[in-house]
Amino acid sequence: MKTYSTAASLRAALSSGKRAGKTVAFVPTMGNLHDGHLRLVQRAKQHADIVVVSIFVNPLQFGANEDLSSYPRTLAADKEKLFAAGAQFLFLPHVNEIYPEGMDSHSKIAVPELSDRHCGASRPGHFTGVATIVAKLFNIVQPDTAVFGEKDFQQLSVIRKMVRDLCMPINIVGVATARSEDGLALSSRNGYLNAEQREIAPVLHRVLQETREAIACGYDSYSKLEQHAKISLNKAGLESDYFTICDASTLRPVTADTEEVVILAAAKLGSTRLIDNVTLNVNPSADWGMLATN
Ligand SMILES: Nc1ncnc2c1ncn2[C@@H]1O[C@H](COP(=O)(O)OP(=O)(O)OP(=O)(O)O)[C@@H](O)[C@H]1O
Ligand SMILES: CC(C)(CO)[C@@H](O)C(=O)[O-]
Ligand code: BAL
Repeated sequence: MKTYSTAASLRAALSSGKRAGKTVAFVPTMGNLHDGHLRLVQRAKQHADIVVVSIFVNPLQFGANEDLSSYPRTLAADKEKLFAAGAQFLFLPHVNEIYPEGMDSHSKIAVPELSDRHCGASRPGHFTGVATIVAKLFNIVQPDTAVFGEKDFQQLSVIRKMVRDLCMPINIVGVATARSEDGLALSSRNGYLNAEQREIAPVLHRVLQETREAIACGYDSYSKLEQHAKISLNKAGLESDYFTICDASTLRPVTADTEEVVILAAAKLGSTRLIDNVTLNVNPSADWGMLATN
């Protein structure tokens, strides 16, 4: 696996393969890699001849009081995992390579409306930071395919919309959330949890599943389900940020036309913010009726 820290050197390294007709799949990350990330790499390998992974903790997507400085940086272990997983190229830019004139004057990509709800309401500017870095990385790597996790469901929706709106010629692939045996979604931020918090954390997924089951059984008072779920989370010691039942394609309230529901949740355990989601197919034309999809 070869590592590059400048856009020019990575592009030059990729150019001969591209000229030879090889396809490129790209997996952007912020490092501290776990099995969820490695599944993205495995999926990327199925889609292209060359897999490029980036590790960049993007300051533009962090709020002033967030964990930019404490975000786990584990480069040596990350490199070993990527090599073992079969990634051929690692892009590891310094912040000055990405924002040479600073972040304030840097051009931004905004995906309005979709970015303002749910996580975006709690983290103002976050998705503009994500869309901007992802667009820039796309321009540097120029992949055929890019792979993202469904754990960050709203992020995936924002990226799909950006790609559609701006006619970016990139196939976006979403990968199901990798979980621990107790259901907790793998996340770099799980490392912030102490032993007691780690015991409580799987409640987030459990409450999501219970809500999904209630919907699958035909319970359609969604606001009551949301309220009940928040109470359950708070009772377990999680501080609910939002818990919302939405149309998976719009991230707006469910309508009669909704084919897939997503239940999105964010909650704090101490100072650690966890997110998770589950989906449910409610397409009445499907022969098998309602089907849990994750
Ligand atoms: N459990 C998971 N299953 C599948 N994909 C995941 C999982 N966790 C993260 N990803 C995906 O990996 C990519 C990089 O995410 P990132 O580096 O932020 O990891 P993370 O573990 O989500 O960290 P964070 O704690 O910052 O949310 C994103 O596309 C994200 O959706
Ligand atoms: C997509 C991403 C790498 C952009 O910084 C980040 O938001 C992440 O790791 O999910
Ligand atoms: N995986 C999402 C990146 C973030 O929380 O900033």
